[in-house]
Amino acid sequence: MLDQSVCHEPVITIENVSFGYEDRQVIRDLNLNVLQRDFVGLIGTNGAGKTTLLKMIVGLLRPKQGTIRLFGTPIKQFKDWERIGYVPQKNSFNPLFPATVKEVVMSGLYNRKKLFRPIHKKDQKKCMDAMKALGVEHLADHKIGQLSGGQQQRVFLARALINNPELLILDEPTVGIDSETQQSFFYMIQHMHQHHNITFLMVSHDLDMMKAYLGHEPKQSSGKLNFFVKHSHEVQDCVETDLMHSLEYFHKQAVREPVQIGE
Ligand SMILES: Nc1ncnc2c1ncn2[C@@H]1O[C@H](COP(=O)(O)OP(=O)(O)OP(=O)(O)O)[C@@H](O)[C@H]1O
Repeated sequence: MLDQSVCHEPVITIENVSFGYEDRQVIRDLNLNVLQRDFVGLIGTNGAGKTTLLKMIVGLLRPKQGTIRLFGTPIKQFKDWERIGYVPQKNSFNPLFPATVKEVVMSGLYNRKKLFRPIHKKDQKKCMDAMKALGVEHLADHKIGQLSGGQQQRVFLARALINNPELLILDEPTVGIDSETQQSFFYMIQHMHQHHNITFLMVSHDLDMMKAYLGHEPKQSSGKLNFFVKHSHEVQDCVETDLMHSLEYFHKQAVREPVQIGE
């Protein structure tokens, strides 16, 4: 018998957090509690502070006030960054940007400390698995700047997934890609949420897709930030940690037929 409480551990805890750039207040007194296996969709107008909030959660910005805890640990002491995958807002790459797809995906393995560690065989395998799962292995030696927007997004998702993270943070992952690819990307994310022990925090301007999965009413609002939440609770799946299952599933489906929501 599985203990259901294992599915409800706190993943992100935000208490009375405020942030501003110089004299401009962007986030005011925010409280938020994200539990294991929640899917949090963050929706808000341009300039509402969505990216700012994600950057604070991944430690790139420090709150002016309040505290953030990750997996129960205050962010200042938090060191297990492998537990978190982050896909930042899309940057348009210069076609001459020198890194290859393989190098970009591999860089997801190195946290802030292990930047210069040697590359082991098992790292190469993880990289190949992540590329295969996202269907970009044939592009391994291509320059990232020479790929299409949709291909680049797959590469960045592969990079974020390489460590098999427990928390996946996505900042507008489907911006700039065609609507068909956007749809299959959403379905893949949903399938991962439903069948794996992964918590999601995702910013998107695609209200239709977000609301179709997360419902029409935000669970919580703060200023111009609206948090839509769905908890996935298939207890029998909570022990599943192998991402390849979902990703291979997506890959097959994407090639053959569109996946239905809720599948
Ligand atoms: N480095 C910065 N310096 C000064 N102001 C900034 C900086 N980054 C963002 N801002 C401002 O802070 C506000 C919030 O920006 P943020 O990028 O978090 O918004 P957002 O909700 O993600 O917007 P969008 O939907 O357009 O991506 C905006 O008014 C923006 O101009």
